[in-house]
Order: sequence, then C-alpha cells, then structure tokens
Amino acid sequence: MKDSTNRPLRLGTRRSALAMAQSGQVAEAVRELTGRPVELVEITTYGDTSREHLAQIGGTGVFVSALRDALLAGDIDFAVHSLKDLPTAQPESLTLAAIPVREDPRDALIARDRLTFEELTADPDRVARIGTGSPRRMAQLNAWARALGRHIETVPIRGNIDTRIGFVEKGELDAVVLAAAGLTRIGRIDEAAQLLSPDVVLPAPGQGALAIECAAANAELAATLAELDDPETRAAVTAERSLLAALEAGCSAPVGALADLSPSSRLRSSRGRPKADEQAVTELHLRGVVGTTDGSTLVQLSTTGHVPASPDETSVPQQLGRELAVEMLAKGAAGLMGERAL
Ligand SMILES: NCc1[nH]cc(CCC(=O)O)c1CC(=O)O
Repeated sequence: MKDSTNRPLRLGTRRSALAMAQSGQVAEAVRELTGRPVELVEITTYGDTSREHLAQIGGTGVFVSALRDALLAGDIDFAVHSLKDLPTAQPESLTLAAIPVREDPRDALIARDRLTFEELTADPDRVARIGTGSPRRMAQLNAWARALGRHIETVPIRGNIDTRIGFVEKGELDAVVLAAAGLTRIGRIDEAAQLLSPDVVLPAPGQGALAIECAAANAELAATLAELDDPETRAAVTAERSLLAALEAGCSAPVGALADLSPSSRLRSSRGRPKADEQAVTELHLRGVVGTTDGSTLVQLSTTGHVPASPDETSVPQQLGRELAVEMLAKGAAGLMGERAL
C-alpha cells in the first residue's frame, strides 16, 4: 500500500455477534494485506435498538445507515456489511470496494429434535410453528407446506441469531429459519437440522456475501481493499440485486434470488481450437421468486446468460437481473409485492 503511515485503519462494526465475527475476519484479511493494524470501532444502528418488526420499520438499510454516516463523517475508514442488508441504490459518496468470496447462500432450519421440515410437518394433528420475520421466508415456507399438503404456522419474530435460536431452545417455537452464512460465521452451523435447497427456498439477494465499503473520496484505500474482491461473487450478487432493484422492492419484501456461476466450455467464437484472443465465458443462472406471504401464489422464474471472464464484468449480470424482473412483472409479480403484511 502506498500510504506509508502506520496509523491503524478504523473498521466500523455493529456489536452483534454476527457483525463482530464478520468484521473480525475482514480485519484480519486487511491486516495481512496492508501490514497495518486494524482497529474495530463499535457503532450502534437503529436496526439494533428497535423492537419493531423489520417489515414495519421498512427493512431497507436500517442496519447500515449509522455505519455509513460514520464513514462520511470520517469517524471510520471502512465498514463491513452483510450485502443482503444493503439498499440496492449505491450512494455516489461511498464505494463498494470489495465483495469477498461468498459463504453458503442457503437458508437453514433449526428445529426441535433436529427435525427436518418434512418431519416437522408430518403430523397432521400438530401444526408446526415456524419463526421468521422475513416475508420472503414466510412466502416460500408456506408454499412448501402447501405443496406437501401440510399445515404450518409462520410466526413473525426478530432479534439477533442467538435470540432466534432461543425460541426453539425454550420450546416456544418448533423451528426457526436463519441464513446458513450467519450461523457459520458465529460458529453455530452444526445446530442446523437442514439446509434448505434453493429449489424450495430461494435466499435473499446477496445472502451470504459481505460488502466492504469506504468513502469514495478515499480512492487509495478503495484500491487496496479491492484486492479482497471476488469477481464471481460480485457477478452473482450483481445479478441478484439488479433483479431486486428492477422489481422496485425493499429487502423486507418477499423477493428471493440466487445466481449460480459455472465455468462454461463455450467460447466466444466457438469453432475449432481456442485462439489466443478468445475468451472463456462463465454461465450465469439466475433464479428469482416473489410471492404472497401465505404462499398461495409464487411467481418463480429463471434465466441463463453468458458472462465474459473479465474481472470487472458486471453489465451482463445487471442486464440479466433486469430482464428477469421484466418477465416476473409480466407474470404478475408487482401485485404480489404490494402485500407487505406479516
Ligand atoms: N437480516 C439480518 C441478517 N443479515 C445477514 C444475515 C446473515 C448472514 C448473511 O446473509 O450474510 C442475517 C441473519 C439472517 O438472515 O439469518
């Protein structure tokens, strides 16, 4: 790094176990990268103190605004966010310097007696009560139960990961659904009874990915942090967030999305042996879902595109997301998103 000072870099973080875990991991990576000490600065956000349900306080950005204020005020040098908590519109004053390699994007079920969803819902005389504050999870869990011909009750809850698992430990709920990535980061993934297949429950756009952000004015730091970026993760989450943005939905809306990238043998000019100027492409498969929280209606579509294997390629993923949104809107997605009730 060109900045020869050894002043510690200040990393702003929320104080939850999850935020501390992910900030701690990024702090270590930045220390290794720069040789500079990294100091954690605790910031309290409205999302941490409010007792309201996420859907009621609007969801979008409640966890990030205090960190962003601190970045713009120069109180901290960079911040680590869960990408899925970031609003899709990026302020010009801030740079998403790096999106590191993504953790498992799936949702996980934590259930009494370590039962799976199928086992939990098997007894027709006992309606399983499953806790989640996420309309996206409610919609898909209810749709899954309907498809199995079973009944569940989704119970709106919120709180940090420990609090949510506590509902099951105390016997107040039969199960809760959480992001596998969060459980992994705080070292509790072993308690998951089941990882929910994206064929049944699509995660939130960007779930499992982190975003490392700094002030746009701090171009030198942004360039340094960019070394922690994973282009494949960035391409995938760009497609997912582009879909979300084009659906004009906040993060509390019942929108699920997941992009998978797979190396493709298809070459840009496909005949004969690859020539030096031919570029390999990556196949990007994007799935999206919108539904009513009762699971009675889901609009679920997917699309596939080819992303050139250049490091900063985000225009194709962006376009794919927009195209899928248009198709979903044509199938009635807009009407479903109007529904915000829990
Ligand atoms: N909305 C809260 C939130 N933000 C990020 C994660 C988990 C980690 C991630 O997705 O990166 C969670 C908890 C959860 O949904 O269970």
